[in-house]
Amino acid sequence: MRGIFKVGKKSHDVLLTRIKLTWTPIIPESPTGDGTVLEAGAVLLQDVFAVKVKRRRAATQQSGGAVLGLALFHCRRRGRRLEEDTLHLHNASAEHTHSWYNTLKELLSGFSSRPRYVKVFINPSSHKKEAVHIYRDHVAPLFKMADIRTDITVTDRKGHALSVMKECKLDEYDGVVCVGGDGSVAELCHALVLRAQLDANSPEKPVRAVLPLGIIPAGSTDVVSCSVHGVRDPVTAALHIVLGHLQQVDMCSFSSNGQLVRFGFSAMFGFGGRSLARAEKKRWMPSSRRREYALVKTLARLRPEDCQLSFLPAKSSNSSFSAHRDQGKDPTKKPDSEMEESWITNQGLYLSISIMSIPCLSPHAPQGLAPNTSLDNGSASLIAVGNASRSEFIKHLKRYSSSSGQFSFPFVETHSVSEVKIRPRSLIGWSEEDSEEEGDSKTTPIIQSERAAFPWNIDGELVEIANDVIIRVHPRLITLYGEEVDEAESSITCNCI
Ligand SMILES: Nc1ncnc2c1ncn2[C@@H]1O[C@H](COP(=O)(O)OP(=O)(O)OP(=O)(O)O)[C@@H](O)[C@H]1O
Repeated sequence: MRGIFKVGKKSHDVLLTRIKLTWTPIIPESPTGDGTVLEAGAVLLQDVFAVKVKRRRAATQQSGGAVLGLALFHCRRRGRRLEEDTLHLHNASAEHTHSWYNTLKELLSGFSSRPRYVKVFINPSSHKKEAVHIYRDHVAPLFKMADIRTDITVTDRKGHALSVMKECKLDEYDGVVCVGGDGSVAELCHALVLRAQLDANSPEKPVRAVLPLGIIPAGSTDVVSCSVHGVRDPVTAALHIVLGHLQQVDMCSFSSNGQLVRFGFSAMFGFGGRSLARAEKKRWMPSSRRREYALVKTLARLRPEDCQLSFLPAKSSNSSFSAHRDQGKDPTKKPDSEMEESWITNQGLYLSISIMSIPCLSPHAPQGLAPNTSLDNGSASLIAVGNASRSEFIKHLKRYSSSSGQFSFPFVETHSVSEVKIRPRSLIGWSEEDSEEEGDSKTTPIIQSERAAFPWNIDGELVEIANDVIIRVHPRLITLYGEEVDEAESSITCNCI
């Protein structure tokens, strides 16, 4: 389409194609020949999320009014941030404006990945208890503008989102949105995959989640949100949802004793698990103080875990290149080449063992806790930190917040893996050590056993497990609204070490 609109105060020749809308100033011939230079501009339709007819209305008037032209709501990139912007196209002809409006509406409806109806879960207790305000002030107006209908559940307890997700009619929705911290995100990711497995009646094999999940960050760290947005910003997150930016993401299943514990993105055993267990005991403290207290106390009582660590290396061909090739394949099927790999087993003392299927970016670790993996490369990063002095271990931790070199220590090994098995060999678990220290442990391991229970940090949630834990990577098991980013915006530094 081609037509004339005023952009700003000047008349422009406006051209609309299926890809973009461009405007070029119409410069009248001047008798003196001194033409002012006016800038042309363009906006890609993939960045436009709403179009409205502008009308002149009195303050009390609800409808009608003289047509003024069109307003195009679109997103603008500023680094990793997405910001809302508006292009005003003025033309007082109602016929002209409506024909452009209808064409633009039709073109925008062609973006099939954009959701029309979403199920929203808000955790009002996340971090500073601001999730409801964040949703109401930053997200709801954008959803309304983009004509996205919502069905909102404000969760009232842990497990509430999971129970709703098990029962609700999913086929009504185009996506699910989580407003909360990493714990809420983990619960919903687990719920989406579990629901797919239940619907497919596949008790053994994980099944790819049917609906994409959008994450509006409202927690204290927001690792998953940072990993798919590069920033902790509700507007950026909402615009990724509104514009239908979809990113497939690898997940892990964590099992013990033949039972599925949960699906998730990351697990930490040793330092990460013990530190979280200590923090959970001080829930009454503000979250940042609680975390710092737990970190310092766990460092003060640093002790290695005696365990057997086995892993199946991922084939190097199992990279993002092959990931693109086998999109749509069964996520439970291992690539043929992987069959050739064999298990590697080590026994010894480890200060920390982490397995992460996503880079786990955060403002504290802008390049991620696992910079060697990507969102959809079909493998996870195994980071095993052997026994070392406290000062050497602190040096290793501190390098996460700076830039690199966190793995350049003789006691740190990293591997790209598709499966990991950890068998603790110590007889002293968390409860014993904890009760010696705090005198108040009444915690019960979720998987019962005669053996001692050990704290695991699975996606920021404390899980106590007494037996071996098996972690399997499932390529592209879930789809999140967002995109692959190589580095997160860094705004905070940890000041406790
Ligand atoms: N109304 C509620 N009251 C208490 N817990 C809730 C409620 N709703 C959800 N939860 C649970 O709270 C847990 C933690 O949630 P979330 O991660 O959103 O907050 P957070 O722990 O404060 O954030 P962060 O992990 O970033 O510090 C989740 O497991 C979630 O299921």
